[in-house]
Amino acid sequence: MQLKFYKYQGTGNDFVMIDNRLQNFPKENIALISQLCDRRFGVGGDGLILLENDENSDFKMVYFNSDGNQSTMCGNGGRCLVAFAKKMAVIDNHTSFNAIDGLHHATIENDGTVALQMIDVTSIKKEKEYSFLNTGSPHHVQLVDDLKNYNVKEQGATLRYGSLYGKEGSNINFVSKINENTFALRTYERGVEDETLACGTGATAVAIAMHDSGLTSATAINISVEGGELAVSFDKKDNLYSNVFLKGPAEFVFEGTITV
Ligand SMILES: N[C@@H](CCC[C@H](N)C(=O)O)C(=O)O
Repeated sequence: MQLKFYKYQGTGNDFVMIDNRLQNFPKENIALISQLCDRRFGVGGDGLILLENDENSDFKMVYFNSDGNQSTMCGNGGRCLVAFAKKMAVIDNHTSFNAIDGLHHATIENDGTVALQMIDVTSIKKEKEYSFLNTGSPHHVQLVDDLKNYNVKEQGATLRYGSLYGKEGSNINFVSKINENTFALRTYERGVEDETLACGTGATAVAIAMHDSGLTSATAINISVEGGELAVSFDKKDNLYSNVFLKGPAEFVFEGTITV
């Protein structure tokens, strides 16, 4: 069977999008998904996302990492899926959709920028060397010197597979402070098992962890990633980070047909 795919990217975090409202994509086929995400043997992407029907919202997001396995929330993927849903005429500029971590609200601005509401954060593990929190996906956040020359792949893999996170693993974020409301970030992504050019749940985790650690008092924070610029804003009251928004570009790249 032939199916259309659409390639999107948000700050260089790239995804293969498929409209699966007719349920004709074989989503249990891990080898197929990982082959479609392969940059040499397939379309290429950090993940594959299905747009599906949902009973209680505009659509459902089903996310797979490039290793072919279904995973937890993807912030940049969610933003790209909103742009894709508009292209498929499922939504206009405002939407609510369901993902694995619950209901998300999002808005597409006039310049195509997508602002996506992320889950509230109530629990942050704070250690001397790092913070750990869940922003829809699990994130280790660690400040490092000389981020530019840091070996993200090697150090990220060591932490991701180390005793801290066990079988489930974690995404690993290495950070440096640029100024009061700007941080630079490089992320090792679980399920891609490499550094990606950006990670939306990671950028969200970094903004909240930096605020929680007292490294900034700003509640609107710019996160400079390898593939561009993301912005994270939130409200903080007592131990609750709410009204959390991740904002940035979400762009169509190309489309084509695959045989499944
Ligand atoms: N690229 C993502 C995160 C995707 C999920 C992650 N790899 C995991 O399995 O935890 C983002 O933009 O948030």
